Amino acid sequence: MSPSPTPTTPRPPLRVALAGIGVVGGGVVRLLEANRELIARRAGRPIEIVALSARDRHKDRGVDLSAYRWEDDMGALVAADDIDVVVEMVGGADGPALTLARQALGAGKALVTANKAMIAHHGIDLARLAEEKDTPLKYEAAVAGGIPVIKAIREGASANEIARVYGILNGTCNYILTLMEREGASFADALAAAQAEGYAEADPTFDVDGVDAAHKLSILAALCFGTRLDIGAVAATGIRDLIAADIREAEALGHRVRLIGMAERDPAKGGALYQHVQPCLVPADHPLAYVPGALNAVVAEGNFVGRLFFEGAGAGAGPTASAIVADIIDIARDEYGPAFAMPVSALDEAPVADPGARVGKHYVRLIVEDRIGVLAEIATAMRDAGVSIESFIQRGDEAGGGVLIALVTHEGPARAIHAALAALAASDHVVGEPMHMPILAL
Ligand SMILES: NC(=O)c1ccc[n+]([C@@H]2O[C@H](COP(=O)([O-])OP(=O)(O)OC[C@H]3O[C@@H](n4cnc5c(N)ncnc54)[C@H](O)[C@@H]3O)[C@@H](O)[C@H]2O)c1
Ligand SMILES: N[C@@H](CCO)C(=O)O
Ligand code: NA
Repeated sequence: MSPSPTPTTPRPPLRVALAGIGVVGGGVVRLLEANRELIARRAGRPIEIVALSARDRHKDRGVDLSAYRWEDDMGALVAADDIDVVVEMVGGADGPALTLARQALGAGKALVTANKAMIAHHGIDLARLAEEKDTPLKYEAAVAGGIPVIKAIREGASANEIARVYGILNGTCNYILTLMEREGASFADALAAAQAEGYAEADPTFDVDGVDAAHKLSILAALCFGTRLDIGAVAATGIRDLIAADIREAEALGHRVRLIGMAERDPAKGGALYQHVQPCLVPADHPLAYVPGALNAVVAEGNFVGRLFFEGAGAGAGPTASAIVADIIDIARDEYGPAFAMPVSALDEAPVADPGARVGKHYVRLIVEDRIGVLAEIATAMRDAGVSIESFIQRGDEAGGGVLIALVTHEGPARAIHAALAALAASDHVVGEPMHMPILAL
């Protein structure tokens, strides 16, 4: 007969303070209220919001906050001894968010954050501080919003060597691309719609220029490869220069345009780490081509598990709150470890791979004047740079008064395409900036 269970004293509530009550903060309040009982059972103790802080106490957030203590000064959350966990949802790599994070960890409080910019720039210092104070630093919401990809890689796939991680890491861009693709929406209208849904960053240029995806990619790379975060080593190009015709041409070639962040480590080059965010042509039969709207998706390739594919909402109040509260529940259960899956001292310093050396096929689009010799000029620039053309199409009268040339190259290093396009950009017969995108072949 099994021994009768020893009665245990119920654990005290976990006391949480929320800093920044915007789209995400409002979602966290609603989630903790709506699922209170279930969360307490799963966490093994109640999770209580003890205090809130944001810039404007009286702003209408569509949620009643009158029952909670309000602090105008975020620093008061750190000073209070009735708070165990500080949840940072303010945003910004530096400034008040970073001050709060440092103070909270320094005071031995647990820190949960949705702030990928801050983690990408200061994650190592914050992780070191968390280790020194033996307190949790959790950031599930910072990468791919509601998808539990940090947990999956830190825990579920932790036995694997990961060769490559890539995916759709910005909901705003994916939303814009999907709207342009399906409804022929203009870039500006699609961005305004994404902002209205609460997907975009406070400064949406971070979304459309690939900076937000670069933040997330650098965090994933550190986790997947056991390397020190190196945001400065991520090359990023956004989607601002895409025109509707690129989306149509991609479709005609059997592809869809997606903003893809990719990181891979090359053992043949001393473990050099390639990190790149750029719009790519994704074959229509690749799972990433089916990811619509503000959804995100991450592919991680492990040497024993094989290809893992995660998909879900990458932005928005509910999904982001889901990730934050999952982190809080882990803290309530005392289930946490080093922020980057190993102590900071065990992380490698990876050499930076040259993004120009990456070999692949490319899509190239030019708008040119319709006159004798222009095609010869393109062919010459390609030949001189060592780029071999696989296929070629010309379409008359594109917006901008020129003729559209779309071509697909044979495999070659990205730097050869850059050289050919730099030469063509200088031509008087080429209108505007030439555009190129790698064609994903994974
Ligand atoms: N919106 C999303 O879908 C989403 C998804 C994942 C992660 N995030 C991240 O979550 C964080 C918050 O995003 P959000 O969309 O909720 O932003 P938001 O602009 O809606 O909310 C920010 C909140 O912080 C407060 N705040 C800003 N500056 C402050 C200051 N100096 N002092 C005090 N309070 C200040 C604001 O008053 C507001 O309450 C950001 O780091 C963002 O990158 C957002
Ligand atoms: N602005 C971000 C929010 C989620 O991190 C996005 O659009 O993906
Ligand atoms: Na996540």
